[in-house]
Amino acid sequence: MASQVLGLEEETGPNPGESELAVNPFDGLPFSSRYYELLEQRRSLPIWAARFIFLEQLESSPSGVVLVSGEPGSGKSTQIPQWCAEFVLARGFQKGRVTVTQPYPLAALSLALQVADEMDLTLGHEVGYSIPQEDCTGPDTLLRFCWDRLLLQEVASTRGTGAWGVLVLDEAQERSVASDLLQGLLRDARLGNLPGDPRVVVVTDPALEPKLQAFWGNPPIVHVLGETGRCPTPVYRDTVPTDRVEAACQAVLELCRKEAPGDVLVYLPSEEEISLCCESLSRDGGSLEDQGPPPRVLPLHPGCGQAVQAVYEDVESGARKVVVTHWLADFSFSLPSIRHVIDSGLELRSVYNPQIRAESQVLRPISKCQAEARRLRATGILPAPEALMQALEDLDYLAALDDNGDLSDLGVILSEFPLAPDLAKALLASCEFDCVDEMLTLAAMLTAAPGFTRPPLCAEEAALRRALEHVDGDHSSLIQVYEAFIQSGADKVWCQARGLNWAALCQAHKLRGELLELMQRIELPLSQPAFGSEQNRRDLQKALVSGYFLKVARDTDGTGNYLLLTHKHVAQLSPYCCYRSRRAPARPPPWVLYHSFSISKDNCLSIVSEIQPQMLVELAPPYFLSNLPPSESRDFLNQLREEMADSSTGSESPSTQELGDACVLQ
Ligand SMILES: Nc1ncnc2c1ncn2[C@@H]1O[C@H](COP(=O)(O)OP(=O)(O)OP(=O)(O)O)[C@@H](O)[C@H]1O
Repeated sequence: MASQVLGLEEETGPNPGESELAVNPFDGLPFSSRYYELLEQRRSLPIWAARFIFLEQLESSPSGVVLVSGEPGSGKSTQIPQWCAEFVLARGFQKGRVTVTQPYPLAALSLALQVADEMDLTLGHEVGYSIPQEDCTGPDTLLRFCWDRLLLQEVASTRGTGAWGVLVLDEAQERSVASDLLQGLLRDARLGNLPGDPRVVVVTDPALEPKLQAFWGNPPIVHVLGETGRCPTPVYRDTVPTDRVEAACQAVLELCRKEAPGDVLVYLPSEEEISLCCESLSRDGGSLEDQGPPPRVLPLHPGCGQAVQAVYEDVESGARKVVVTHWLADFSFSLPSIRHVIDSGLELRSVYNPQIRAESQVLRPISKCQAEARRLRATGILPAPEALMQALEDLDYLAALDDNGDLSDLGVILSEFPLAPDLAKALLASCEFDCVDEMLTLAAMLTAAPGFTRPPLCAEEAALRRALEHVDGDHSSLIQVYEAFIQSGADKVWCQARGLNWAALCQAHKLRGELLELMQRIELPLSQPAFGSEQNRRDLQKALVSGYFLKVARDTDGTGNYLLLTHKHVAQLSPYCCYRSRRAPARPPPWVLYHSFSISKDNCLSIVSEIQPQMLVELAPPYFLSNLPPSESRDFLNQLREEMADSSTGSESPSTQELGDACVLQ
């Protein structure tokens, strides 16, 4: 028996009646009554029957790899990590601890909370999590839930396979790039050749089992049987109001009025619509008094932080739960109480468009298959080879690659940052242009709280929002919002009055701290705050252009139609852009740099700031400008480059000095 092989008890803790003094082997403290309560629930999960066979396979797998395949909700994500913890405990922690990857940070956080509770251990001590805004682990952490991209980054950074005895790659069917890469690296490294006899557990939905089985060369497989009859019932409609949020709200209220029992899951494409839907349902829920307590409306998206656990909690009043979510719930959240699914049939996804060289928010209909997968939560996409080539080209423009196509020294430093390469480059450039303090804030805001979360609801809110706008553009506005937030003492009410997402701003604060720590660790030079000064304004623009020269657009005729420089694509400024909400000047800025481009929302450029073309010529690599597709703007820039080179020949003008500065990072 596996338990004998491992020297483990039949179960980590016996039933309460069997031994009142049973202690938790992980912290040496007696088990609480909650532990036993949860143990009862765990024992009823379909996966429980596979516990012994799993431990046996983990012990004896010749390749060190075990594949676990089972239906959503069968208990894989919550139970397998605990059994792996028992495995490393039985080995006396001599051969490393347990790391579990998740494709979404919020899922890693949520699982850590749940598993710590189930194991009767303290979060942040024995059980922890690592996600971009937070590292909640300590020296005693034996079981760590980690966003897969962070683990990949650790692996790349240490140039090893990492410090773990058992690695669980959960939700492999999601085919996240990081998870696929980790599997590729581990297979090539051959576990048997690695010190410490490490184990890898790959957990997947049955749909991907055959592929993974072939990929790993027929490892032992643990099959978990699913429960039948637990699938929610989707409600499809042909004719709905054009306003999706209104349509979803109406459908929820109708269900409540009909008193159809069970919780409701609503899918809307964007976080903005999720927030609006939740607000509207909370407002209108009062009209359902005759039908018992008003429903408990819960948003579920990456901005929710630890509040996400509310989707699993029972509502004391017995009220119905209405969980409003998007793609996040397709894969990572098993909500067994759901009986009704209201699906808008659309999703808003960040998609890298290699033609436009931009990460775009694309609103697209989901397929019938995908709608089915929303119930069974099993899909995956792979990046197209074309997109990979473009990504390499962009890394090359950012000077992150050397002549052999490997990471350059600069590329190695960029890869240390949990940021997109353009943003990491801008942050690194800020060391050179003495504006690290401001750029740190901006990097954190662009990552955790990009832009305002929703349009202002009333004139008062709009006026308070406008007061936070900065004359230099959206980037400086973000810095201003952050500084005002900190001055308010991170006040929730202050945020609510302005329609700002308090949780996202708190995350930005944490992330800023993490980035600062990282910069100090790798001994990058820091600079004093100088936001608002003329010099700082120019420095900040230079740092931004150094990273974002690939995302520049030009309005050639003052109509507000911007031509992307890297592609003949026309886009407009987003309605929330500060240049659009201003009464004057009427003419939009001719040259702008943008953070993101969304095809879905009327071709909108979001987070936009004006730049001067001279700066672009100074800071973008010359071969990037030469490689631009033919356009009036390309000719203009190349002519400007020649003029600037001529005028600086032989003279020590400020622009020669600046040109010299720019070359350091190129
Ligand atoms: N973070 C959490 N907090 C509270 N309960 C949870 C949490 N995650 C899962 N559960 C509950 O634990 C049970 C088992 O879910 P689990 O996620 O382990 O299944 P799974 O087989 O991994 O499903 P999936 O493939 O969807 O992740 C379910 O009843 C689920 O509702």
